[in-house]
Amino acid sequence: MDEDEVGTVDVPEATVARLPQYLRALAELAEAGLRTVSSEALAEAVGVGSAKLRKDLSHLGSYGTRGVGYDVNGLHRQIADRLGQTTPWNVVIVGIGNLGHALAGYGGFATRGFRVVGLFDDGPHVVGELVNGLRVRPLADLGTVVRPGEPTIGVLAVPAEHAQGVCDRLVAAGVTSVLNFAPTVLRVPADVDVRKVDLASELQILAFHAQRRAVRAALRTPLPNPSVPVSDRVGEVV
Ligand SMILES: NC(=O)c1ccc[n+]([C@@H]2O[C@H](COP(=O)([O-])OP(=O)(O)OC[C@H]3O[C@@H](n4cnc5c(N)ncnc54)[C@H](O)[C@@H]3O)[C@@H](O)[C@H]2O)c1
Repeated sequence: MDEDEVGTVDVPEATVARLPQYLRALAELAEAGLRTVSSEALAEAVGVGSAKLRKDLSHLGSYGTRGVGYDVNGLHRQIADRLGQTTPWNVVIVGIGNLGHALAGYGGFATRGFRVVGLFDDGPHVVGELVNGLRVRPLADLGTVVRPGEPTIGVLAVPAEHAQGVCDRLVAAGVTSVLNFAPTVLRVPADVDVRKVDLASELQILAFHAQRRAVRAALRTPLPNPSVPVSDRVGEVV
């Protein structure tokens, strides 16, 4: 197994993608007063198979106790730690248009350990506006909020044609993690992480699955009886 920079065993990307779901489920179990949980119950709460859950947690060095399960608070702490959520992360949002306004007003970041510390836009109609307690600043002020060495996540909510330029300025200011909502591929240095949120692609994937389900259902439908005239076949698609 690979060792990452902090000397801990590397965790597969697919497992990392499920960790936030485990974290949320554990938080709910803790709130409900549960102290231990079986792998089956936790797997069911998240909607994955229990073998996959056990394998995922083994990557964190967590194997639970036979007959008892996992310690809810302990596992929550461990996952939060691996996700870097034990200390709050700073977040700046660039592009305070339709999407940027919605993101800036979203209360869920704070409860997951993310602190929105700056809102930026270059539109004169937006700069100076107060959104959820923060004044929108021009991009030129980026350096007053983002400091090299202080982990900050940059959220890009600008039109696609401006995304690369804004991304370059975020990176130059010291941002090493970018969440990109613009439908474009960004070029970044090797030490910068980019995650893309492409809502249209997600809809296309859903449409693909819905279409496949419809085709399968049609194939399962018995063929019409050819001896009955078409006009008499009530409700049949012809
Ligand atoms: N609105 C949505 O539901 C939605 C959903 C998915 C993805 N997106 C994507 O998110 C991005 C933003 O969408 P939107 O609907 O909020 O657009 P918008 O036009 O409402 O807002 C874009 C904002 O970016 C600012 N901006 C433009 N260039 C800039 C620059 N160089 N520096 C700083 N600010 C700049 C503009 O002044 C504006 O306020 C787009 O790339 C869009 O494709 C939007």
